[in-house]
Amino acid sequence: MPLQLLDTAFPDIKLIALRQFADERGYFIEHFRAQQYQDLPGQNGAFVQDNFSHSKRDVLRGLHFQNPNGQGKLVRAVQGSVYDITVDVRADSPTFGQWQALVLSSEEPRHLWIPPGYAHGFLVLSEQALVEYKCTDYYTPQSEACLRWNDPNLGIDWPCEAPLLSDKDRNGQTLKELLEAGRCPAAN
Ligand SMILES: Cc1cn([C@H]2C[C@H](O)[C@@H](COP(=O)(O)OP(=O)(O)O[C@H]3O[C@H](C)C(=O)[C@H](O)[C@H]3O)O2)c(=O)[nH]c1=O
Repeated sequence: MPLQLLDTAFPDIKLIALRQFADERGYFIEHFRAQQYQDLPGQNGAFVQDNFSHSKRDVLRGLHFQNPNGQGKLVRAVQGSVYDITVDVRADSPTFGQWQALVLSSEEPRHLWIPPGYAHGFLVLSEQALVEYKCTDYYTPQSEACLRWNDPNLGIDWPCEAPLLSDKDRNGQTLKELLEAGRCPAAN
């Protein structure tokens, strides 16, 4: 059965509805089938790394991207709900600096496909959240960039004024600083 790709504000970022089989025991979801996830918009290769993070309410993780070694990400909120942000950081993109917010919740099982070229992060809306995501390239710390969550030039509308951040994220760079430092990828 082919994937059901749902459009978002960016043409190459897609929501993918997952089928949930509920019964008196609970539910079953076929979470990933490699042959279906081979030709997503902007996909730069097979999924090679799975990540998993657990966070409390008001935790904000991000906004991160890698360049080089850009990672496509297939993100799901396995438990709880998150306010998920993607920002176009491709220097020559007509939507450079634009962002979108989507709520990912375990109540509505969906994957969010994010090709390389976007900074990604999320704010936890529920008491806690388990987020699982597959990546199309390996974590390469030396190529990771951190875009400041509250960059005034982006004007991201976060539903929390004082999120809980890592030191790294608290000290993220503005998109202007990242662009001037040559850290933003090209659109291809
Ligand atoms: C991302 C990553 C991290 N780590 C180590 C490095 C640190 O010692 C520790 C926590 O890393 P970090 O604070 O960067 O974790 P998050 O803030 O959840 O990072 C993620 O935040 C947003 C939501 C993303 O989309 C990125 O994929 C990812 O960067 O795990 C690893 O060993 N492998 C990895 O792939």
